[in-house]
Amino acid sequence: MSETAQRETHGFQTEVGKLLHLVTHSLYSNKEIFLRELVSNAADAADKLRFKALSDNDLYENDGELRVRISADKDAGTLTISDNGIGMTRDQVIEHLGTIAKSGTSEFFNQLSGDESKDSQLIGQFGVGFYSAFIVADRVTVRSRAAGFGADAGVQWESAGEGDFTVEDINKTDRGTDIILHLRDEEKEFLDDWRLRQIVNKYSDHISIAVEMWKEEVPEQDGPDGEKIAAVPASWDKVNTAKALWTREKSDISDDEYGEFYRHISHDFEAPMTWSHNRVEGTHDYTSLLFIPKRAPFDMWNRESKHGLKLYVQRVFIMDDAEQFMPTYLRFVKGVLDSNDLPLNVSRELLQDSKVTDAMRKACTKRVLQMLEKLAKKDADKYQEFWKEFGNVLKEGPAEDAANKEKIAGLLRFASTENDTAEQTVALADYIERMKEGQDKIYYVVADSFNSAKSSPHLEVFRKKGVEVLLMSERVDEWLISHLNEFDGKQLVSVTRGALDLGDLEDDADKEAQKALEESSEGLVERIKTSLGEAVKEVRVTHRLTNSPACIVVDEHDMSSQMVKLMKAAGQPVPEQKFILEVNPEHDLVKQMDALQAEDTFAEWSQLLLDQATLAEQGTLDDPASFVARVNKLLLNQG
Ligand SMILES: Nc1ncnc2c1ncn2[C@@H]1O[C@H](COP(=O)(O)OP(=O)(O)OP(=O)(O)O)[C@@H](O)[C@H]1O
Repeated sequence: MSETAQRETHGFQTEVGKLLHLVTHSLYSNKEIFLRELVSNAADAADKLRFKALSDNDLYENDGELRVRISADKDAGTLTISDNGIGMTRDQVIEHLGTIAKSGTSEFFNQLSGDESKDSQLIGQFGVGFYSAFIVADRVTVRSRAAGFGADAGVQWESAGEGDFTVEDINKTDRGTDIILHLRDEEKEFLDDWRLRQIVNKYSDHISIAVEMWKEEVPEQDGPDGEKIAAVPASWDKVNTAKALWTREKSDISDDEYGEFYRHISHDFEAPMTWSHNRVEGTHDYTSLLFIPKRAPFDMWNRESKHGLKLYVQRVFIMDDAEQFMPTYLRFVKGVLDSNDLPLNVSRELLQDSKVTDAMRKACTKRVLQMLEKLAKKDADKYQEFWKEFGNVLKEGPAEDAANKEKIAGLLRFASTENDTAEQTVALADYIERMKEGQDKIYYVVADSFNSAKSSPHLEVFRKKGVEVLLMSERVDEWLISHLNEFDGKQLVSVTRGALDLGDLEDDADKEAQKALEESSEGLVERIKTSLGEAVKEVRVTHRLTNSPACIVVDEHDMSSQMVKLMKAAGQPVPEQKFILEVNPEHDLVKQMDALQAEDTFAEWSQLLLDQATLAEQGTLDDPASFVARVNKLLLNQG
């Protein structure tokens, strides 16, 4: 086949075009990372070949020493990163170097603001990979030949990073991929041997294959005592440690090395928040290295997004995103698992029902929870940063992982009436420590927004007595709380549900007064009940209000109004909801109402009371126009 057969020009996918624009305009402050990204890809290509060769050893073509080589040509102004990994076919080149395969990519690009410094942060979370070549190059040539194909199956890809690229068939005898960067004039520093070695040491030391650079011959020399020191011939020289990082002793690995390794496996630009590295021997034999990122990935809430650990068996890479080892509520965890128990030919299906998988999943889950506990204990500020990014994911935990419910509950943070701010900083343990004498329950309210939780009339009696209430207003909170009934032996109780039981928080005098009020208000309650009829489940004298005239309460076993809203939003059928109306006979408005003679006016007032209470609780009414009309009518009557 001729050298330039089948030359075609293709346009980049729109998102690639946007990414390239950002890469060349925003990533200037840290140009050298392009080498890390390309070496990282080369190492991945070696991993993939090793995995495929497990079932087809011929793929090695008698060249099983996998490595990446970096060479600079000062005359041509080019830097070449060359690997003997899996390589790419023509179709793969077009697909992998012309499109972005990640789910949620177009949503991600829609989020970008146009502010280059902000966007460069986001782009770091997204990962630029191969396209980072264009930070320093104004033209990139890729020559590749996939393992298992003949030399004539080579392909050359070329682009100036502006809108399109060309592909053509070439002859390439050696397997793998060469990335040739035609450096911009101002980036010629990346041709310097010392500079390149420094970058490899900084970013790629942990890469498990050898990263080699050409070392010129060292001529024969005279030693200090006149003896001859033999010449060292020119050769490829290994510049990194080339040992899988997780197989090394913890004490020999620096934080920077862990950080770089994390960047390699996660494609994150930032350092991790914390990590845990463990070798386990005994019934099961494996090593895990688990990282908590600093920032949530752009696609954390995308259902199809990939997550999970990188799985190795006896140091051989098996698969990315092995989600079997992490529960969904810990989907933000990145890391590596290297098992000595699983067979090398393990597949996703085999992992699904394997006892070894189960045991490792349990242990890894525990490790992550311990790591978070430790972080919370040692560095509360850092834990708070973690909570801001991942708290809402962790809140899925109690529903998903009953076995670790208590541990997860200990890691949760809430807003509360203690400081009345929306910041979620209160741990259940803090709450318990502050509990009043005689208090044996943890009280909470769930509402649509922080403000409506904070101003809920149901809190009045708690505020009066100085009893703390947790304020919940995230979408996931109702789901969380329906799976979390107690913590540390203390029941979690909604302040908007059922009869209020303050237990020993009330003294005998309180109880007597309440009873007396209930008795003296029997007539009033009966009258309201009659006028509201079927609109309510029950009417009773409140226990919880001090400043408001009335509130609505959900019956003990009925669905909460938040849950009803969630289910309605999800298109699920929900039963008609009726509330209990609690009235405060000591409120002036209710007193005034009690004194009304005309039954029809009294009925209007009762309806108004119910509407008000519903509005305060739910933020909406079924028939707001009638409510407004009723208010106006009653206001005019007052006049
Ligand atoms: N040296 C290489 N050898 C073989 N395939 C490669 C090589 N470099 C890139 N690829 C292919 O191109 C794809 C895209 O690479 P790119 O670096 O853009 O993304 P990535 O590595 O998948 O993820 P990220 O963008 O997060 O770094 C890779 O997934 C891989 O299939």
